[in-house]
Amino acid sequence: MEKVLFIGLGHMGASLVKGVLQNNKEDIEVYGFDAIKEVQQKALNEISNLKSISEISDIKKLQINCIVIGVRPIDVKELCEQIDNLNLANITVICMANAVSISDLQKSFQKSKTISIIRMMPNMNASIQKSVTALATNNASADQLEFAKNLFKNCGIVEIIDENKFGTFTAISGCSPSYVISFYKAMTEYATENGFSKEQSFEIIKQTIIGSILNVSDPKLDLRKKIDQICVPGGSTIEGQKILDSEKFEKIVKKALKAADQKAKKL
Ligand SMILES: NC(=O)C1=CN([C@@H]2O[C@H](COP(=O)(O)OP(=O)(O)OC[C@H]3O[C@@H](n4cnc5c(N)ncnc54)[C@H](OP(=O)(O)O)[C@@H]3O)[C@@H](O)[C@H]2O)C=CC1
Ligand SMILES: O=C(O)[C@@H]1CCC=N1
Repeated sequence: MEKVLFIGLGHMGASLVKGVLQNNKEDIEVYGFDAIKEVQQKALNEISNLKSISEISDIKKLQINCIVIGVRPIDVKELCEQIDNLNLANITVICMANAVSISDLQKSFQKSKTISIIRMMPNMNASIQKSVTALATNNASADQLEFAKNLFKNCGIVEIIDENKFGTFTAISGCSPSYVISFYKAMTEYATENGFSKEQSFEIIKQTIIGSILNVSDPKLDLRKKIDQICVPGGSTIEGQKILDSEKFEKIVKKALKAADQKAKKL
């Protein structure tokens, strides 16, 4: 029986635990631990079958095989050093903290030499099992990576990528739900400002966005041609598209992604 411990049950940690336990086909035991006892208790109340530990040293007593770190980047080093002091062997450590590299993590594990490290970047859509999660490693075995992949497939899709792509991946997947929601917010606000109820505007715009993306999901498509097909000459769409183009909408989006990408390389 594999025993997985999630440390940090905040927004991201708790969302992943929910996904894992709702779909658990792997026959694993899932434990949770958070420094804030109210946060830990909230997760235990809300997620059935989640077990808890009361202190880090329980990792050794319970023979946890896999630790998933979901604390903020600034707290990772101290936490890893605390875990390292337990002198663990043959354990997988998966860390989702932004901009914390595999080599940063390895430096914190000086005593527990047989620790396999997997870097991970999920996104907030894990809360509805729609995360796009990246994993990278340079010392985990194929079996350990497969275990991690199957674990997080319970929360959405999983891509194995090279660690040097983590900055860009973080921007286009970890951070981008925020940018997509900004777009959705502007659209729904426009609808409600012009007489639609919130319920109706959310439904209309949700379905329009989902439909538009599904309609152009073939990578062979030329997206500008698709845009031009909707912009009927002399029609309405072109008037809005002219504003997006002259205000350099695509350039602004890329600028935002670049800023996030650079920050994900070094916080
Ligand atoms: N939010 C997002 O969309 C995404 C976040 N991430 C990454 O996930 C991680 C968590 O983010 P998020 O869930 O948003 O953050 P939260 O602040 O919501 O959750 C982090 C939790 O971990 C607790 N914690 C801190 N140190 C320890 C410790 N030593 N032992 C146990 N618990 C501890 C925190 O308590 P306290 O408040 O006391 O510090 C807090 O409750 C971050 O590293 C972030 O980079 C990755 C992808 C997406
Ligand atoms: O903003 C952050 O740093 C984290 C990583 C991706 C999403 N949230």
